[in-house]
Amino acid sequence: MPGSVKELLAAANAAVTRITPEEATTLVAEQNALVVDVRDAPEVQSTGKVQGALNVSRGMLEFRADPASPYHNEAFDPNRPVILYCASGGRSALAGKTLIDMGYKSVYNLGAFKDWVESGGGVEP
Ligand SMILES: O=S(=O)([O-])[S-]
Repeated sequence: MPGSVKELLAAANAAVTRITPEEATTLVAEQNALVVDVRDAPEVQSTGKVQGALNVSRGMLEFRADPASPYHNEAFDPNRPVILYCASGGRSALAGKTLIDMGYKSVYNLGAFKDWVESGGGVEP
């Protein structure tokens, strides 16, 4: 059983498929994938977020993602593909593993927000 953050990340990265900005764009266009920014609000405020992304800090993810939770966000559906990203790809990997453990069928890690920006992806406040 993993214990250190290194082991947790290795398990998460093995479970959650890593995708490129181009692949993310295709998943949104063709499969209506939900893009989730799991950074904390102050980070999002200082950089903006991926166009169309929902900001759900990692601390609230389970509550927003579980349809049985009073805090559920209706954008989350276990059958809808979900693409996660954060500052460097660590939190999004761990968050992705959590969604898989919660029964989400298609979960992807876009990795670092800056990679999206450098690829020319759209950004909004
Ligand atoms: O969690 S992180 O990769 O953004 S530091």
